[in-house]
Amino acid sequence: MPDIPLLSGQDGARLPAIGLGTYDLRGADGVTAVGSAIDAGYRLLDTAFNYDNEGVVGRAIAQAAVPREALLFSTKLPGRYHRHDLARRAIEESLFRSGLDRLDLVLIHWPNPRQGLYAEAWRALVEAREDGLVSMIGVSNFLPEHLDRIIGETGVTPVLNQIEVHPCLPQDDLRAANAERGILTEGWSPLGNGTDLLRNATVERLAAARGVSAARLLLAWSVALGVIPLPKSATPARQAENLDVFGIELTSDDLGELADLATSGRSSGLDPATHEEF
Ligand SMILES: NC(=O)C1=CN([C@@H]2O[C@H](COP(=O)(O)OP(=O)(O)OC[C@H]3O[C@@H](n4cnc5c(N)ncnc54)[C@H](OP(=O)(O)O)[C@@H]3O)[C@@H](O)[C@H]2O)C=CC1
Repeated sequence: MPDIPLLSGQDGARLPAIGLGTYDLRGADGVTAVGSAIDAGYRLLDTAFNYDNEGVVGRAIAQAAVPREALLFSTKLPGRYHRHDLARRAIEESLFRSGLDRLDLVLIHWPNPRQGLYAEAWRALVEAREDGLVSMIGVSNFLPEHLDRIIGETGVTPVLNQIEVHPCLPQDDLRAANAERGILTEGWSPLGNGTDLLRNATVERLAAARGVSAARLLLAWSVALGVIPLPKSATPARQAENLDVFGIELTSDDLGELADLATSGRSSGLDPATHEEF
């Protein structure tokens, strides 16, 4: 089993340098898939209220041979629960659905800037942490102005900001903005959602030159940038492959070639400045 490095964040937080994406892992097959990922060595499990699979991840944790305290259950608060009282209710609902007595990490899923309630939601997360329902709190898809507003209003800095990151969208400015504020960056869709990026000619050539798969090359790139990637796979062999990335050294020439892919943009098409998710 690979030794996964830990990254240090706010308030002494220690987070694994890679986690499992669980979008679309549902039902009994989902429990089996999350279970095989835990067996392979994943310790950080990324779910969301809106993925409708907090129970799947919770059940896999309950069935795991690994002690509960070694695993990090990370979920996200949806936009329709941003109002202060509703945010607390969503956290209680996530606890109920997961079957856990504590959520290790809760993120605000999207800032929804036109809705404009994300600072209320943040206050509710701060209080939930004070009350012991949640151990760590963070955000997702936040831009610098959203970060500054919640930090300014509460004095509490998110442990991490989970954003779309892959070579087509390296997010240099946003990653730097996170780092300046002492916030770790988690990367969603690190494989570009499993579509074109895995077949990109540059990615394939650099991967072949090292004798690794395109997926491992992409994840090694995330790790080299200090981003915590969250690859999703339902397949045990791929889950194991995706963890085996910590010995892959990329040269500055490799990083330069991958930087040239940055023009292609978002695989999701979702821009946090305009996207609203409920
Ligand atoms: N905060 C947010 O707003 C968002 C967060 N996320 C999070 O990020 C996670 C990852 O992003 P996601 O969009 O799922 O996409 P990924 O970039 O992780 O790609 C997943 C796809 O790649 C395939 N795949 C995985 N490993 C390999 C491999 N080694 N070789 C070939 N194909 C592979 C998977 O197929 P298979 O399963 O069949 O192996 C799946 O189709 C999500 O699951 C979710 O947890 C995602 C979107 C938004």
